[in-house]
Amino acid sequence: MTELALEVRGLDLTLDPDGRRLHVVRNLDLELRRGEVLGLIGESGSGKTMTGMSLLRLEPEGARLTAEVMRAGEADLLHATESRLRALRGSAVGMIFQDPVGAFNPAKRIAWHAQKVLGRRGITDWRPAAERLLADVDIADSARVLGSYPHQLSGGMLQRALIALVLAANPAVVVADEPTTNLDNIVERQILRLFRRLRRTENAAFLFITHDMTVAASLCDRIAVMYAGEVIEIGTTAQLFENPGHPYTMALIATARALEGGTERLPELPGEPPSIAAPRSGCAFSSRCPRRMAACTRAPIPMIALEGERRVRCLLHG
Ligand SMILES: Nc1ncnc2c1ncn2[C@@H]1O[C@H](COP(=O)(O)OP(=O)(O)OP(=O)(O)O)[C@@H](O)[C@H]1O
Repeated sequence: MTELALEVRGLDLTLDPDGRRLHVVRNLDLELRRGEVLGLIGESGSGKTMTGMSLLRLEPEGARLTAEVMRAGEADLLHATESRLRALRGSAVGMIFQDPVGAFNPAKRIAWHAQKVLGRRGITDWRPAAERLLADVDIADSARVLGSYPHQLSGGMLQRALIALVLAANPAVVVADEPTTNLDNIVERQILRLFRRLRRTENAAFLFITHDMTVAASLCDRIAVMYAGEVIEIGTTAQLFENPGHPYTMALIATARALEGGTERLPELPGEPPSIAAPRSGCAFSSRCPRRMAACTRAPIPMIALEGERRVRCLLHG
């Protein structure tokens, strides 16, 4: 069995809505080990969701996706046919969305969904297995939940049920895209606690997409920071927080600290949000960067290796 749960090298995704070429994911490399949680963080429009959708090969129609390697466990996501991809969605890569409602058939009870997922794994005596799955996500009254239609459950309960069903398929990778954004604070904390526990007990690796640095810090082993379609820094959570290497990461952390400290006026990044229109030269953050140098806009900035597995796309380091 491959050591890596996820290996992505050189992922590029371009869209062409009404003739404007948008380069939404650029030369992206990601590796995840089993049992690891990698946070993918960045502001709105930085390409986080498109990265997650690419891993499921659910890129928008008309999109152009290229990569050198895209594997989840043993599965080759890059060269799979559409029918193979349909089988791999869920079984190799699972997805937990911001809004769990869309993941369920509204006309069917939770039991129907559980039976379907477990049936695919050849489990015919599905009820005891479904009850165990729900217990694993801290649902005590499994009989009630299994007998409910999706609209009869609260957002938090439905998100738990979705997490249970996604994990039931035993995927190598779970992409969780802002899974707590629509939940109130108490339920959000409960779900984050659940993720922290599941990562120790499950075989899967998690790609946890969030725009919230504090949430990422509380859950993730490593964090990848995205800006305008590129990963601009990646490292362990401790490395990023104690010694951020990219001025954009520094700004994100300053904002997170200010929020934690109850500051009312947040430090604001000067300048316009980035453009993802292709082509561009140099660092997309340079127009807002307090440490900009002449070389920053001349040519694409390479990923620079720092200590351990830390990488930074910034000329301050090379
Ligand atoms: N179907 C589409 N057609 C055209 N552009 C799209 C489409 N889907 C996404 N985009 C663009 O791709 C870019 C990346 O979007 P993406 O949803 O991945 O960002 P994000 O980082 O997940 O943001 P958010 O935190 O707001 O979800 C955005 O500029 C978005 O407008």
